[in-house]
Amino acid sequence: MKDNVDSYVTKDGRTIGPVVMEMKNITLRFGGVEAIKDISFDIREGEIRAIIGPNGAGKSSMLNVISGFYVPQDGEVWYRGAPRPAMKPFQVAQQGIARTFQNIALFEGMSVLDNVMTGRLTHMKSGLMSQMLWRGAAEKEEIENREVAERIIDFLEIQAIRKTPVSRLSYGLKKRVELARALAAEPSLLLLDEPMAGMNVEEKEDMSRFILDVNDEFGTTIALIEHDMGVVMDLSDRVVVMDYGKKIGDGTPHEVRNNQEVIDAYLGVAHD
Ligand SMILES: Nc1ncnc2c1ncn2[C@@H]1O[C@H](COP(=O)(O)OP(=O)(O)OP(=O)(O)O)[C@@H](O)[C@H]1O
Repeated sequence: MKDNVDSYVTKDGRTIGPVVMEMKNITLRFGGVEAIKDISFDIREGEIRAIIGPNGAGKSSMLNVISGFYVPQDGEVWYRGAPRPAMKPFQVAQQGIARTFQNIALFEGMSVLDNVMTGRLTHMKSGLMSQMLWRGAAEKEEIENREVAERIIDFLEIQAIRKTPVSRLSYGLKKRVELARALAAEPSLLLLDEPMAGMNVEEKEDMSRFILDVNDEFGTTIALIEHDMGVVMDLSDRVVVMDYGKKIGDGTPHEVRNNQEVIDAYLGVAHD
C-alpha cells in the first residue's frame, strides 16, 4: 500500500495522485437501521476505487454519501482538502462529480445523442435573456457542447446508434449510453453504480474496457460500487469491502482477495 505518499506510478504506468476525497468516520442511519457504521477511507486522484460487498452491505448508501445525495448523521466528507457541506444536485455537478444509476435513468423516448447532450447541462452558461440578446453566444455554446457529446459517442463506440431512441437499445448499450451522458459532463470524479449489473459476460468485458479507457484517456478518477467481486478485481487500484454496514477490508485487489474476513463474508460465514 502507498498510503503515505503524495503520488505514485502504477505497474501499467498511470499516475495516482494525492487524496481528493476522504470519508471520515461516516455513520448513516435510516430510522433504526445503521446502513453505514463508522467507515473511513479515501479516494486518490486518478485511481479506480471500488466499493464491494454482499447484498445489503451498504454500498448504495455509501455511493449516495459520496455523491452528496445523503448527508451522514456522523462523520465528515472532505473533498479537495475541505469539509463538504450539504449540497444540492446542481452544486455536486458544479464540483465536477457525475454519476450513473443502477436502474438506468435515461430519457427512453429521446435519441442517444440527445440523452448524451443532457449531460452538458451544467456547462450551458447562456440563459434565456442572453440567448434573446445575442444568439451568437448561444449558438457557439451549442456547437461546443455538441462537439464534446460527439467526441464521447465516438470514444464509447456508439456512433452507429446516435440517432436511435434509447427505448430500442439492449440493456448493455443503455448502460453505455448512461456512461456517455455522465462523461459528457467532463467530470473529474465519476461515480458508477453497479456498472456491470445485469450484463452478460461479453457486455461486462466491454464495460470493463471502457472504464479502464476512460480513466486512462481522460485521467478521470472513478469510484464504483459492485456486488460481484470478480469483475472489479482486474479493474480497480484499491478496493473497500463492506459487510453489514462495516468496513471489513481496504487495500489492493491482492490484499483484499487474501483477507479472511472478506473471504468469509463472500462465502456467507455466520456472524457473531
Ligand atoms: N432509504 C432507505 N430507507 C431505509 N433503509 C434503507 C434505505 N436504503 C438502504 N436501507 C437499508 O440500509 C442497508 C444497506 O442498504 P444498501 O442498499 O446501501 O446496501 P447495498 O450493499 O447497496 O445492497 P445491494 O447490493 O442489495 O444493492 C439495508 O439494510 C437496507 O435495507
